[in-house]
Amino acid sequence: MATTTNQVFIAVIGAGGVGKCFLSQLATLATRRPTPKLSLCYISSSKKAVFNSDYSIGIENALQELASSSKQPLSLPQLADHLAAAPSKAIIVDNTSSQDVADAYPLFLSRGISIVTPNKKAFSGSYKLWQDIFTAAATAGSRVYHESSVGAGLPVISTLKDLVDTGDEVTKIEGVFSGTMSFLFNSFAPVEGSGGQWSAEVKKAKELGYTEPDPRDDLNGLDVARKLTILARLAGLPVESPTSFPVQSLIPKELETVSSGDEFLEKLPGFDSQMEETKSAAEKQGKVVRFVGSIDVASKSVKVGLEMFDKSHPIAALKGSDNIISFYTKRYGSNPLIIQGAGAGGDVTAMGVTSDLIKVLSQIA
Ligand SMILES: NC(=O)C1=CN([C@@H]2O[C@H](COP(=O)(O)OP(=O)(O)OC[C@H]3O[C@@H](n4cnc5c(N)ncnc54)[C@H](OP(=O)(O)O)[C@@H]3O)[C@@H](O)[C@H]2O)C=CC1
Ligand SMILES: N[C@@H](CC=O)C(=O)O
Ligand code: NA
Repeated sequence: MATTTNQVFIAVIGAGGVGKCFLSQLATLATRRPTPKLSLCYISSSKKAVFNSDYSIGIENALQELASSSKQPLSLPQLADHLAAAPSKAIIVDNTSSQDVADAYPLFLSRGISIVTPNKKAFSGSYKLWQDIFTAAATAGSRVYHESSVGAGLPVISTLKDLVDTGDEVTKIEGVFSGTMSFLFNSFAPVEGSGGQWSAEVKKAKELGYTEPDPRDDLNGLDVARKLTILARLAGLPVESPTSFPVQSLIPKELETVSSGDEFLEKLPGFDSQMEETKSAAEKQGKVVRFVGSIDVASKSVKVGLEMFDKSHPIAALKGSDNIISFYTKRYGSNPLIIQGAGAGGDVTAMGVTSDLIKVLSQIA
């Protein structure tokens, strides 16, 4: 195969809502920026994969090829070997929510393969995995970026890193960190009007591509807890895991043991009255309820759950899947640096992944 030194090989793991949007943005990037030449060399879902000895797959037809492929995905060590043997540098784009893929990041990075991803699992798993990832990258000179793991494409992680790297002291981070929860409460308990039925809004959030593959991972608060774990670690708190602080779950007790996400969604309408009670309790005080999180750096406390807000509060007035994230720092004083905008959805999430890819390209190519 003819290669140029100015060529980078891209392996895409996961071609769901975010993965499909990423491929479309990759096609645009490859056209707009001919150098380095971007070659898609691997694409997989959980059951199928496309790869060949030429390390070359047409980006435009990749999804059709994947759908009709009879090849199984490579195991993660095999994928590391395949990419380490590529004629030039390789980058993995992990568009899954898989813990197994996340656990293999130290292996990939130690083989010189860079990673960009919206997957939260690697950065919010054990603190040891976090350390192993950044040690492997520093040792091998590979890069790892994960902007879309918090606030989708919103510049949350890059902003926090910039604050810390320039010597500011972050004292508190608070806000709405879930596109799904934002959408649910904005439509179920709006500031004006009566709002929809809780379970129907949950189904809509899934159809809109806002939820995790299993929406229970949003409703149990763990998705927000993962994001706060990532931000707390970046702000200097070595949080052990997303279950090492208080997290409120919105899963009805009676549904905690159902076996699948589909069965959960089927049964959820039977428990709408529970969320109606929460909504009425806030209404009686002239307020609305919202799902929020906060990190207090000085007291080392992190928490996730429901809170009531006056209808005039910026958190109450959010629209759609918007996140709002306030950084309180020594430099910014009592007026926080605030980031607001869509916090879920395929295109906006893929934007964060593609812009991370551009950063990695500028550093390795
Ligand atoms: N959707 C959003 O708004 C946002 C999503 N994210 C994150 O982006 C990631 C992707 O989300 P989304 O696209 O919505 O999820 P989807 O469920 O739509 O897609 C997930 C994809 O990953 C594939 N997959 C799962 N496990 C593996 C595996 N072990 N190997 C290969 N492929 C695998 C699935 O394959 P199959 O189809 O065969 O099951 C599917 O193609 C998640 O980590 C999510 O947390 C982050 C910010 C916002
Ligand atoms: N399910 C998540 C997706 C983005 O991280 C959310 O709703 O925020
Ligand atoms: Na982000």
